Amino acid sequence: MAVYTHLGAEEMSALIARFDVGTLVSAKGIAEGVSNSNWLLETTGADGPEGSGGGARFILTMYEFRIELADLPYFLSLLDHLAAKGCPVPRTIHDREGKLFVSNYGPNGDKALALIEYLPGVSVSTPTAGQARAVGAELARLHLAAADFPASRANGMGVAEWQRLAAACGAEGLARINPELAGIVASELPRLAANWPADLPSGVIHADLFPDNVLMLGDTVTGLIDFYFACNDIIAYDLAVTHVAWCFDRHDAFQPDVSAALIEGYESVRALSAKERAALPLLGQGAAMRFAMSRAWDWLNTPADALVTPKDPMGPARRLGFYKSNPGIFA
Ligand SMILES: Nc1ncnc2c1ncn2[C@@H]1O[C@H](COP(=O)(O)OP(=O)(O)OP(=O)(O)O)[C@@H](O)[C@H]1O
Ligand SMILES: N[C@@H](CCO)C(=O)O
Repeated sequence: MAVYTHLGAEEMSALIARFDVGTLVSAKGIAEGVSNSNWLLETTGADGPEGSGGGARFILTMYEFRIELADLPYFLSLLDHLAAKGCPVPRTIHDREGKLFVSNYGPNGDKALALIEYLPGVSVSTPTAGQARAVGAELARLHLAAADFPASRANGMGVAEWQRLAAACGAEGLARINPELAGIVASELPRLAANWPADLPSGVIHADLFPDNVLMLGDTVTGLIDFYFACNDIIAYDLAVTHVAWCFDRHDAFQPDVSAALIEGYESVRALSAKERAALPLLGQGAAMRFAMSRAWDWLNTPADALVTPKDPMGPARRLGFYKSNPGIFA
């Protein structure tokens, strides 16, 4: 569940009046997601010459944890940049003063809120090859469309952060999750850190394109959402992240047809260089390590009575082993 803050009807209406989106018709809290409070809003629609005048839907997000407010302009203006270039991402609705988000909100003045466009579609749980092909193509379009995005943000979930999280969990903590995990981290993390590529093309990446961050209708991508890990880093690493997230089943069994389709779809829009392709097995291992480490930390630090169930770090840890043993899958 992810509505951490209660907003009463009057308060919500006053908030919505700051935007040219008409008046509030309904507001429903959204259960999915763990980082922020999200509401699905329906309004009567904007009344200006640009407005539809008809019903309109939006997502209202209150930023609760994990997000540095200083990063919000990067995330939200990236949405506008990509949407303007035709990528299926939600536009940010600016307030009447033209601001990207509402800051200093709430009784303590410490909250920020943004309104973004609602996009149709559902997240798939068992991706097919056709869906993976479409996602690969949209990811490549995103990389091309972001090439002239002027802002830059370092990857806060890069190699140094995997090392920090591993140290914070400790060998004993990792072994408590699974003795195999402690062994994998001890042997693989130093190797990945020592061999992490420094000479691959970099640009804006989504960095977390799991199926729950993609909205689809059939084989069509209708929305790429949750850009709150977006940053500037190795472009092919983004494909590796997406590969880890899409190309294995729930038992961590590799899905060769889905993998081939994801890469084919990507390359139908942006060809990988020989160097990028050769790096994919290592980038896949790194991507798997990134999610193993963030999940391990969450596993050890989520209170037992929390409303969210932490995700299992062993899934990505096993996928790391698969990439190491099967570099030929990307050949
Ligand atoms: N633009 C949008 N259009 C339609 N639905 C959306 C949109 N943005 C978010 N949602 C819905 O809200 C849910 C939560 O959004 P999101 O993943 O951004 O939240 P979060 O708290 O940041 O999640 P996470 O736990 O993945 O960090 C999504 O699963 C989706 O159902
Ligand atoms: N998508 C991530 C959560 C956000 O880092 C995971 O599946 O672990």
